[in-house]
Amino acid sequence: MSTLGAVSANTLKLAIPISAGVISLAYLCAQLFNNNTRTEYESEEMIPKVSLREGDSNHDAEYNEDPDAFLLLCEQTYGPVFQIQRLKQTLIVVSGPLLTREIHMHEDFSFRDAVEHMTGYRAFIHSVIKSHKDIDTMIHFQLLREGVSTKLSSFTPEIVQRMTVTMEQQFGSSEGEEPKLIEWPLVALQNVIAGTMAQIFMGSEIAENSQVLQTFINCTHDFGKIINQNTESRDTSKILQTKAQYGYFNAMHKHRQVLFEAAEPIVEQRRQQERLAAEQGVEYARPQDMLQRMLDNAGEYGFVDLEDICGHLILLILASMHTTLEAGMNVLFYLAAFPESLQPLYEEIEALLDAQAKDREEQRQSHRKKGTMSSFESTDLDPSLDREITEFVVKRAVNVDSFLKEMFRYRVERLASPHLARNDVMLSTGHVIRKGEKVIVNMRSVHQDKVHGDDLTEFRPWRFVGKNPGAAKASKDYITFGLGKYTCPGRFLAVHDLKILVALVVTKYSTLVSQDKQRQLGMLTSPLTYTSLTGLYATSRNKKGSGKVSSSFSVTLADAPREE
Ligand code: HEM
Repeated sequence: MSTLGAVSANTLKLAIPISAGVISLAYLCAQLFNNNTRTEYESEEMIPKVSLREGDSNHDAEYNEDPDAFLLLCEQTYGPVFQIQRLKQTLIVVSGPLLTREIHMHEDFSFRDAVEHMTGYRAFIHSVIKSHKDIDTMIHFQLLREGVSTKLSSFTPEIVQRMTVTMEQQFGSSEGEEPKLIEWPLVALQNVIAGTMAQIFMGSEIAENSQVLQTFINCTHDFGKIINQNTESRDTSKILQTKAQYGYFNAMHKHRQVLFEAAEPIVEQRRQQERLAAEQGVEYARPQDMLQRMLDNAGEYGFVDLEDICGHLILLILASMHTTLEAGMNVLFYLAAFPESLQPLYEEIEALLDAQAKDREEQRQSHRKKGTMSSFESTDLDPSLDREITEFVVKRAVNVDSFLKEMFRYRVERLASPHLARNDVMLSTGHVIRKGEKVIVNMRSVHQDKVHGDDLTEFRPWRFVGKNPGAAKASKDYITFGLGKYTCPGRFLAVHDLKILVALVVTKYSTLVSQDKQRQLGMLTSPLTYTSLTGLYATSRNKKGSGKVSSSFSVTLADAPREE
């Protein structure tokens, strides 16, 4: 013990001057580098530090009391770029659509690095996958673009069917005039969204598997438990603890195993069917889910094996479940908080269903006339499908699109989309963001920019009707899904699913009322925090009158919002 102590002391004696030397050399270098940097930016504007309120040691309390008022005051006092202390961090806030675009388009600003800095999530991600561990990988963008976004319309029938069934199972219907209390809307909606995502990611057989559905729900929850404990305020010791957990007690390994065990026999079955089809010389009806695409193109995509594929599916689940669920909860509670928006949405969907039924009947008539078809049962033109929600309806539902876009505009967190600087960057305003500093977007200044019209602090559901682009399109003044190269690759699917959800909800229920109106406000911004405490009363529509509403709503193709 004493020997060890002596060695340590001696080593320390030597170490002190050496390390002091290293430190001072490093310091000198840093000074030189900084001096160089400063001369490089002769016209540099200093970033103003927002002064602290008397008695406060950071800006947390002042911001939390009224984020809009705080940010507006900062903008007015300091201009578009200013520095605050929040969540134990120094944040450089940038305001306005132009600077927001600059941050998102500049390759030296990284959202992923910022999330890593807050949570240490990379260790987790790397522990469930075997391929694509490079930090700038774009594999999920490629997968979603090629496997989902460009094929969305082909998924619509399956999504509608699955959502309809799970909504009836989970939300149910009210009897007579009395509304039904949906006690746990979050749990109900979790099941609806999980079923839909499982269908798209892994196909209909696997989407029936209750263990898989639990994994879709729970892996997000398990991940959230780890991530949330860090995002409230950055805490290095918690991050290190989390990193250790990723390695040794990673709940995600169990979830990946559930997917693997469910997928293995189905993959084998599909291979057999494909072989059989080839032997018989018939075309194999290839499933169109993500799993199949990943297997078919495993070489091109660079996946190692089925376990690796399941790991990447876990990452897609994490990116899609939480976000879509949160937006879905918003949908339900915005319909409850702004009840006057429900009827116009219903009328729009009914008018579109009428137009669709008419169009289909005309096609049937044409076939009858030409003698090309006489019976339509079990065909694409089966009359029983005339009033199904289809791509025809989803694409033309401009009120639904506007409702969703306004919801996304209105609900945003006021400070979002953090980006870490990988190098020094001078902004167009002359402010320099140094390597390692974190910028964050003042969403108030973006989503309440005058480009969006009047009453910017109000929820106006028809604000975007007749205005392109649609709810899934990112722009410098609408950054719900980010912007630039890394814009959310799942946004088309998310908006598509949410449109179907709105269409199904408004045709199923005539009213939605929050059980606890006091908590309703919280549900509009942060539903997952408030949800477990707030039920929802739902009144089913009288189906006898279905399809006949006194609507002056007219359908025009020109109204359909463009996404790309
Ligand atoms: C309402 C729902 C959603 C919202 C609000 C949302 C929002 C976002 C945002 C803000 C980003 C970061 C963009 C940036 O870096 O600038 C992102 C990234 C991403 N999103 Fe979404 N998203 C949603 C749904 C989905 C869905 C359904 C999927 C998958 C099917 C998905 C997959 C991803 C992926 C893979 C990334 C990239 C993460 C990375 O950098 O590796 N998202 N999303």
